[in-house]
Amino acid sequence: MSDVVVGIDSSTQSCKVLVLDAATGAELRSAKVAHPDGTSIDPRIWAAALHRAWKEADPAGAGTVIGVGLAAQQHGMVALDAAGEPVFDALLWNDTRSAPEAAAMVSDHGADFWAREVGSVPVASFTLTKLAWLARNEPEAAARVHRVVLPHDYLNHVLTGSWFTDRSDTSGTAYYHPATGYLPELLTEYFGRAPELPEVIAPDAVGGHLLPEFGADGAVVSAGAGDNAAAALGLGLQSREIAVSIGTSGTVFASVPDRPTADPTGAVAGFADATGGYLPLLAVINSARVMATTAELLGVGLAEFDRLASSGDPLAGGLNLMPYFDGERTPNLPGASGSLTGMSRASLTRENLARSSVLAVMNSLADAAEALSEVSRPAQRALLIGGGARSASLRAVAPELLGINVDVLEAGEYVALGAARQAAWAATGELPVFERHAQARLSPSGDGWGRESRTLYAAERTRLYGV
Ligand SMILES: Nc1ncnc2c1ncn2[C@@H]1O[C@H](COP(=O)(O)OP(=O)(O)O)[C@@H](O)[C@H]1O
Ligand SMILES: O=C(CO)[C@@H](O)[C@H](O)COP(=O)(O)O
Repeated sequence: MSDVVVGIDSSTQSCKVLVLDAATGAELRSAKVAHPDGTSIDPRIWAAALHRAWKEADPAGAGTVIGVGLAAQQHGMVALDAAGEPVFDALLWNDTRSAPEAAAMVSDHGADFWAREVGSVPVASFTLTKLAWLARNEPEAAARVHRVVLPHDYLNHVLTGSWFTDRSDTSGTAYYHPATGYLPELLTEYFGRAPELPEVIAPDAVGGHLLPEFGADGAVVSAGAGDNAAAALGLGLQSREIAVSIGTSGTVFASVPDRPTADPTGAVAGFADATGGYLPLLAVINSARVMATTAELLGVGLAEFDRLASSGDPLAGGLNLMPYFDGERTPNLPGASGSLTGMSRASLTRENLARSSVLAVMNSLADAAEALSEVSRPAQRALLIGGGARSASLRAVAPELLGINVDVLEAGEYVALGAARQAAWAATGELPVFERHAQARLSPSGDGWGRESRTLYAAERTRLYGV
């Protein structure tokens, strides 16, 4: 039996388990179990989904499991009592109820302070704002909090029985600076005290060993990571490249080996990566699900939606969709909703509506990519990943709206792949090279409609939302 590594991605919508050959990265088995919808959840549901997905993938049936790595959605507040039970639902990255607490933090200290001391300016996504919300709105639950962890830490505890974390995920809490460590004084200021926090271990360290109930005794469990940092590792993201991920969230990020970023505008979060470097990142709340919602409205599946979006006018006949359906984080509009403009009897067709939805998703990410280029070296190539990158129409518009070359990678679970790569690193002491294959390399056509779409979108964003 050959050695295998397991990579896990516990994302907003599902838990995915990948079993890979430890030496080559070849995929041997996989399983996926859905999470319920919503912006808050009992974290024990993630644990149950992990157990089920693990059982379905049956890693030990594929070989000798030498390592397990787990990445998860970032920022979620998992607040536990002294017995390790949740005192309240985990509030997720896309839960905007703590927007007033985030605004108060910025007004208390100024955006410059947060950019300098934390690397990121708080928005409602960040864990500290959720803890502040809990302290103010659920004081009884807050009083019972003994330990605060992130989704990936919680699940690593399910795998090993130990508490530990990594830089990449902790850098999304707003009580940690990726270069200098925890800032317990911010917890004291906004939560009233600093609960127990997990130790931050090195990117190649062993966090613990798999518990016997997983049937692969002795396998090491690596530090794990936030999902975006794990994706960067899975992609082997190089300098002058950006990743553009179209999943539940949309993210745009770069891997920077040696320099933390500090963006006082608050657009670019100065996260850590999963190799010891940095991961400047922008995230939007509304991404692949904008297309799914539009497809549902049109009464079609994603394949037919894609056909509709590819078959009409490139500029959707002037129909413009702003995608801020669930409130937005970039730009920081937590109370916003979407809007559709440019409707006429001629423009309001099924094709144009599908197309406007695809343009909205990619324009919001193009806005993010432009902001990223202000703080890190301009990219020459974008790598498209995430479930939404399976859409052919979205792939086709990407180079036109991003204005740079785009690699469409073979469809794959890059977060889980990165987690598996980290597991191999922890188990063997060597970070293996898992080759990445581009399915297509696309370049901007230069025929002008992409720039027109960018201009229309920006004009509507400013006119309707003032940003
Ligand atoms: N062909 C497609 N066209 C558009 N969206 C798609 C397509 N295939 C999958 N998706 C979307 O991808 C999303 C899931 O992406 P994924 O990267 O797995 O999410 P997560 O961020 O939760 O890991 C779903 O919202 C789904 O609707
Ligand atoms: O909030 C962020 C990044 O800052 C999101 O990217 C979350 O990490 C959620 O990830 P997905 O479930 O969409 O993969």
